[in-house]
Amino acid sequence: MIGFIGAGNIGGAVITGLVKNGFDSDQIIVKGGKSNTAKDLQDQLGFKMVSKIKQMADTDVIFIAVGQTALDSVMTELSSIAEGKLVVAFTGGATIAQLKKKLIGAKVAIAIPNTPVKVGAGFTGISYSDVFEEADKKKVCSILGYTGQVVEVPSEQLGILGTVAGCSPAFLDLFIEALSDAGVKHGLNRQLAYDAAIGMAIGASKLAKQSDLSVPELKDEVTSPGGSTIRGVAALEEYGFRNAVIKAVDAAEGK
Ligand SMILES: NC(=O)C1=CN([C@@H]2O[C@H](COP(=O)(O)OP(=O)(O)OC[C@H]3O[C@@H](n4cnc5c(N)ncnc54)[C@H](OP(=O)(O)O)[C@@H]3O)[C@@H](O)[C@H]2O)C=CC1
Ligand SMILES: O=C(O)[C@@H]1CCC=N1
Repeated sequence: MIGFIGAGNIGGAVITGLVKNGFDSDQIIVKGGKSNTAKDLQDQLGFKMVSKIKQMADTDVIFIAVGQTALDSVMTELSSIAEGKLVVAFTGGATIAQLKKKLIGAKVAIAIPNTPVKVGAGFTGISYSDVFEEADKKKVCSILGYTGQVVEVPSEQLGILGTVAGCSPAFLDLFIEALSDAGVKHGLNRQLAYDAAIGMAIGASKLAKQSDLSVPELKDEVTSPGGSTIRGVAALEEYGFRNAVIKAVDAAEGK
C-alpha cells in the first residue's frame, strides 16, 4: 500500500497520473486536508481515504504533498507510524535534514514532480537520504515511474532542477497563451490559435527529444535565410526573451 498526505495540485496530479496509467487505486490511501479537494478526487479515481495519518500504518511508502506551513504538524502526526517506511516529500524548500530529524526510523527523500505527471508525461527530480538502498530507490521509482521520468540528483541540485522542470510548466503555459493572443491579434479564432500553439509545443518538444540534432540546430532548421522566422527570433532577442527566461528562473530560485 502507498499513502498520500495531501491531494492538492501536485498530490492530486501524481495520484491521477498513477491511477490513469495503471496503478491500482485500491493500493492508494489518501489523507486530505480541510476542503473537499481530496474527496472530489476520490469520487473520480476510487482510492481509499482516512481522516488521520496514523490510519496509514499499513503503507510502506508515504508521499507528503502539503506545503511548508502544514509540513511540521504533518510530520509530528506521521512520526508515530514512520518507522521502517519510505517517506518522500514533495514540499518545496523542505530539506532531508528537516525530515530526518522528525521522522526517526523512516528513510526519507525529497522529490519535485511537475504537473505533467497527471498525464504520465512528468519529470520528477528526486534526492534520497544516505540510508536509502538501491532496492528502496527502485521501489519509489517503480511507483513514480507510472507518472513519467524520475531522475536522481544530489540534494544541492534539487532546487534548481525543481525550478527548471517544476515551475516551468507555468512559464510554458504563459508562452502558449501569449502565442495564442498573437494569433488572435492577427485574425485566428481563439480555439484554432490554442490548438496551433499547443500542437506546436508538443511536436517541437517531441522532435527535440527524438532528434539527433541539438536544440539550437533544430532552431536553425526553421530559420530560412531571409525568411520570416529569423525576423521573429531577432524580435524575441530584442525584447529580451532569453534574459526574461533566465530572470524568471533566478526569481523562482529567490535570487
Ligand atoms: N504545484 C506544483 O506544480 C508543485 C508543488 N510542489 C510543492 O508541493 C507542495 C504543495 O503544493 P500544491 O499541491 O501546489 O499546493 P495545494 O495547496 O494545491 O495542495 C496542498 C494540499 O495539502 C492539503 N493539506 C494541508 N494540510 C493537510 C493535512 N494536515 N493533512 C492532509 N492534507 C493537508 C491541502 O488540503 P485542503 O486545501 O483541503 O486543506 C491541499 O489540498 C508545496 O510545497 C509546493 O512547493 C512541488 C512540485 C510541484
Ligand atoms: O510554485 C511552487 O512553489 C511549486 C514548486 C514547483 C512548482 N510549484
